[in-house]
Amino acid sequence: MTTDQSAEGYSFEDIQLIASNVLKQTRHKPSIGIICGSGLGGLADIVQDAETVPYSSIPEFPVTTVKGHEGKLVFGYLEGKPVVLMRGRFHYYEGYPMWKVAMPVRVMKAMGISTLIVTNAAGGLNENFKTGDLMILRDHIDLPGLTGECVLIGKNDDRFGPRFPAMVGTYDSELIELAKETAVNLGYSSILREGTYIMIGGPSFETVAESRLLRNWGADAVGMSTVPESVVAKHCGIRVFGISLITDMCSLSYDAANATTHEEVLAIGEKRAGDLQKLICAMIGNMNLNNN
Ligand SMILES: O=P(O)(O)O[C@@H]1C[C@H](O)[C@@H](CO)O1
Ligand SMILES: Nc1nc2[nH]cnc2c(=O)[nH]1
Repeated sequence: MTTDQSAEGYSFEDIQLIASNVLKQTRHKPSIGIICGSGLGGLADIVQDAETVPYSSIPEFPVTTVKGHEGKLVFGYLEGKPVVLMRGRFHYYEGYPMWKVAMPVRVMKAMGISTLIVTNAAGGLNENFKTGDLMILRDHIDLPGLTGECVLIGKNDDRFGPRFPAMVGTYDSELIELAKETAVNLGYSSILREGTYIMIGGPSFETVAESRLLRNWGADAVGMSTVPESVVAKHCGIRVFGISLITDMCSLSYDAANATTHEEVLAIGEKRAGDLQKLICAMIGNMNLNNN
């Protein structure tokens, strides 16, 4: 590797090298990348003609340390479309610098993906939501970014994308419409929501006062991931679709205060991931890959 990894991240050449190393380990050439959130990796089990590349076999790839995140790339087909799934993502709270959290997105771009589906488990802030709902990301609030930890900080290489990328429209409106139509066809209208996801650094869950603050800022759901990946994807011209499984409702009043646990997040993930998987598969089936 040619760069100072702690400050800048991997160079453009480093990323191409990592991507070509991964592609040597599979017959597949993916067009769609999917990042699986906490407890949501089951989607990988239904990939057809699957080939697995463990993160440990990829030089310079980080390792996953969080329960509910296995560490492997799964290549193959969903609904006849070539995909690569990240079964296990990296979080800032694991101690990785922000650029490293999102580095796999650049690797997936170098492998040829043009569409990214980002999933996560999130806490509901919008009082109309309930546990088990699916929330399409219309927008996000990059709280770490607003406080000086934007994933794009450091020297910019224009081959990745522009120095000052626009973030309006990060979440592709055609994919949002496709998700809504697909959800109606699946009979999911009553669990489908749309809103703004806010990323906090974690790993501590929110206090009541913090949840109230995030809600007042206009966030509908809160989590500890997704935003750096979406920002890097938008920066390098990938169209993005984001979706949250609401695994718990954040307490907005002390009377109703109950403590969220990661075990609860994983349990709801296990129980409700099927709905998310069906929605994503049906969307992929209807996706036009020549559109971008
Ligand atoms: O990877 P995601 O964002 O789905 O994981 C969420 C946020 C924390 O990592 C964890 C909390 O339970 O779940
Ligand atoms: N910050 C945060 N992340 C989550 N991930 C899943 N649930 C939650 C939550 O309630 N808060």
